Amino acid sequence: MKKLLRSFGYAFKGLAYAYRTQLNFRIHLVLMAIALLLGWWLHVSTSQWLWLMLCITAVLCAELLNTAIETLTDMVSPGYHPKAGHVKDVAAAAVTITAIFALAVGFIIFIPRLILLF
Ligand SMILES: Nc1ncnc2c1ncn2[C@@H]1O[C@H](COP(=O)(O)OP(=O)(O)OP(=O)(O)O)[C@@H](O)[C@H]1O
Repeated sequence: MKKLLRSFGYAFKGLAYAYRTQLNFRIHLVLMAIALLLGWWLHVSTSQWLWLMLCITAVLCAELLNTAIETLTDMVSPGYHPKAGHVKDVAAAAVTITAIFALAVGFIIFIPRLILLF
């Protein structure tokens, strides 16, 4: 039990590190809050909540993995190396693909409801 609590502590340390150092992570948290507020305001269905939760989890996890990969790359290759660049670019591409998916889901869920409202 103590070990489990300690693992949670490490995970929160990781979250705090990403929050402190990554502007993109903070931006994604703001967008997540907006999506949750819109979902609540527009009374989205249960299945739509599940899609929103999937998107939020995927984007935040991609951003956290990107931060881990960036940090490791900076440690392993502090100087310029083309492969270090590729590693960071590929990790950033993963975040971008996930964010585009989340944006598409957000449009599909929210736009028709917003159009009906205005
Ligand atoms: N060691 C390196 N060798 C070669 N190219 C690098 C190296 N470090 C970064 N790059 C290139 O510069 C880009 C930006 O790298 P950087 O480390 O600034 O990441 P970032 O996405 O701006 O993240 P952050 O600002 O959150 O640290 C990388 O995607 C990569 O193309």
